Amino acid sequence: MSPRAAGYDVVVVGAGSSGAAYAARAAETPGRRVLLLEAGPVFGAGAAPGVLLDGTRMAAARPGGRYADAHPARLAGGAERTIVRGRVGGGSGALNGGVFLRARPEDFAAFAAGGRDAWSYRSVLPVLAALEDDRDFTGPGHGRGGPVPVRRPDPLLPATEAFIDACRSAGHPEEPDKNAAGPPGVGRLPLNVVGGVRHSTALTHLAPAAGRPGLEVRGRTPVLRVELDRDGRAAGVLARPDGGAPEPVRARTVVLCAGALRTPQLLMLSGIGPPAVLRGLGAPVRAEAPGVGAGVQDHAMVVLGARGAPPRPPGTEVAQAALHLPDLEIMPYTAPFAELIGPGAGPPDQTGWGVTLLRPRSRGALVPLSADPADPPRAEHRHLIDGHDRARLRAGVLHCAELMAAAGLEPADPPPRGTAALDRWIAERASTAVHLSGGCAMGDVTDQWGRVEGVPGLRVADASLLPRVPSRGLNATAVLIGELLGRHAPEDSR
Ligand SMILES: Cc1cc2nc3c(=O)[nH]c(=O)nc-3n(C[C@H](O)[C@H](O)[C@H](O)COP(=O)(O)OP(=O)(O)OC[C@H]3O[C@@H](n4cnc5c(N)ncnc54)[C@H](O)[C@@H]3O)c2cc1C
Repeated sequence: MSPRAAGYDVVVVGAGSSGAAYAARAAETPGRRVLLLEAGPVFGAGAAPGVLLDGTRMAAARPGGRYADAHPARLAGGAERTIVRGRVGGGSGALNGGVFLRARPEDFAAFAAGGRDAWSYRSVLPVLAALEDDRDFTGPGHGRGGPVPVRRPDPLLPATEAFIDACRSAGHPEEPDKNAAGPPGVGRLPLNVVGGVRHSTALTHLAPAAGRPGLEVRGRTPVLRVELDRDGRAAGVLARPDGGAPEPVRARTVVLCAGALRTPQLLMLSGIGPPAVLRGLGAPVRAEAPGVGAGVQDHAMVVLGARGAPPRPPGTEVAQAALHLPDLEIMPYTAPFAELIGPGAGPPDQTGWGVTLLRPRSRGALVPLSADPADPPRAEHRHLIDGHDRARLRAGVLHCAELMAAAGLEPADPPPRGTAALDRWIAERASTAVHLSGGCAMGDVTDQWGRVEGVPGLRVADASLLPRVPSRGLNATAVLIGELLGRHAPEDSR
């Protein structure tokens, strides 16, 4: 980190969906020096391993994978599981399912509540259009020539056609462009997978920015904590390059983009958080922020297995179409999880249909387990603790079973009737769509630009600043966060 003695204007922590986009945008300002620090490796253009590029599978997402950060998680009914996040340039977006769905106008209305005008649908729409290169739709609200390629699958598998027909027969409307904010229904999924290649922000944002004079990118350099000066202002970070000795890096502004698990953890390890939690960790209390780690939200998901796994042609996407109701998503996967992720991820002879609760009321917490930055914090999802959430997921599971029958599929494990039995059945099978949001929410821990209240010079710019989980997959919103806040990166005195 050669110029560190002089310091940087901005140090960005985490090169995931948000952080890579943030750093690329922030470094466009002439004369600004931006340093991007990523815990995992960052591969240059053309050097990424196939397991990250292959958007027809999610093989890098298995716990224990070389590019995965595994976290203990408590899911519905208190079930203990391990969840993964990306630990590599591109972050979780480098190993995800490739679905690139925008959040809904209602989500942005919730983000913008309380005077956060930068987050209104009207304000973000030009940024959503500018970040995409939509190969199927043009016109108002869509973009051509932006960094993220977006396309819808074509042709569709016979199994996907059967799913769409079943939805139509059940009276669901068509939704040809799921990024157009029209009435929800059934239709093809927008994907950032083109020619079988997953286009994470490592490809879409970092590769084109390589060589830009204002941007320096360091992989394999986990940040251990934010350094605060005597007045409580962020002065830089302490990082550990390549497993060596910790090194301070000075910067006028620190931007945390380490994701909804690691960003709240970094704040707490830096002495910013709920005092009782900080004291429990043995961290000094530098700024009281009770909202750090609190109120996180995620999408609970139940997968219904169907017997049989018809072979799919090479190049087939992980998922091709989905049904959206206002608060539920039903999405058939194109192959067994054992094929998509790897052996042990599910029965090899069953294809799954995911039923996801999109507008949960339940909220959880992020719990750091030790003062060691290398120890992953635990995600207490507390899915389905709210009775309304249980009722809606029950309705979704039963409707999914009806659609499966209408599509001519034989359920491998049919859900029982009766509220109590079905609740039990769901709790035993519920997992997560891995869309954790919040933990440093705008309006609580930060303002609308991600500025951490009470700590000048410190910002958050990733999914942890969302006051609620969007009612769609999270990746497009995570990229938007980086794009939007990176365009307003600070010159900063605050
Ligand atoms: C298996 C899986 C499948 C998914 N599928 C989809 C999908 O199909 N569609 C969808 O919309 N969403 C999907 N998601 C969710 C979506 O990809 C994530 O929500 C999104 O990538 C989050 O972006 P982020 O920038 O907040 O965090 P991340 O992308 O996770 O980035 C955080 C980055 O910070 C780095 N980091 C962490 N700690 C430190 C530290 N101390 N120092 C330096 N660097 C650090 C990490 O290594 C990582 O690169 C999926 C997620 C997973 C895990």
